[in-house]
Amino acid sequence: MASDELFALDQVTVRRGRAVLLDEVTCRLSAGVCTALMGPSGAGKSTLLRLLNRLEEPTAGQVRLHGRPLPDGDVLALRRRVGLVGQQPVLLTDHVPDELRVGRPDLTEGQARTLLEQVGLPAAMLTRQTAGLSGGEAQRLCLARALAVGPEVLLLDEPTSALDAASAKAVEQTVRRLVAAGLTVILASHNIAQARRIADEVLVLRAGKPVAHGAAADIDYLKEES
Ligand SMILES: Nc1ncnc2c1ncn2[C@@H]1O[C@H](COP(=O)(O)OP(=O)(O)OP(=O)(O)O)[C@@H](O)[C@H]1O
Repeated sequence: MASDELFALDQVTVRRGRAVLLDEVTCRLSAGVCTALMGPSGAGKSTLLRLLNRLEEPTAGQVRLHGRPLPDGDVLALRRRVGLVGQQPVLLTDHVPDELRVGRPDLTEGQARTLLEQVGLPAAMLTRQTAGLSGGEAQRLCLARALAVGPEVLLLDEPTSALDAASAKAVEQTVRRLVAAGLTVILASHNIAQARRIADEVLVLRAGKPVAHGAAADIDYLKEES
């Protein structure tokens, strides 16, 4: 695959107490594509994702971004470059425009409209309170809030597992649009059908170790029944 290297993990181990969450993982993750981290429950998908913006720290080994070790100092600056959207939409304010301005207080109305459009929400949402949003709308608003700060990478941890099928599809379409526009997306998911629909590359983990990695079309794990 001709993609550029974005993240490099070298011999990364994460231990918590006696548990080994990731076991000497060495891999490269590409820029400009959607990579799905797959594998059974407990395989280490969320742990790997959270290493990439220093929500987790390796016990041993190194994570590099564009060839450089993740910065020690300014974690917030890193998290603006590498944003994370979790499984459950967590909204922090009462009104949609305020939500979009959480990390970007100077956001103009025009920029707010563009962000909503990017995630497939109508501009009329700008008059709405966050309390009345559906799960799918709330999750897409979380995506828009993460995009407002101009990240280079979005990390998505099971972003549709709390959603009904229609909302999940809307979020998937949003992800594909964002990747087509040049964003890198790294997605932790146990949903094989979803990975078939949206992933360009797949890294399969089992018990904290990579067992397959490559273009989605070449990964046998995606050919299993779902
Ligand atoms: N602080 C901790 N102490 C001990 N074990 C932990 C800790 N945090 C996570 N684990 C364990 O590490 C393993 C990997 O967890 P992780 O959340 O990365 O897996 P996952 O592949 O994302 O799973 P799921 O699909 O269920 O979300 C799990 O067995 C989990 O119970």
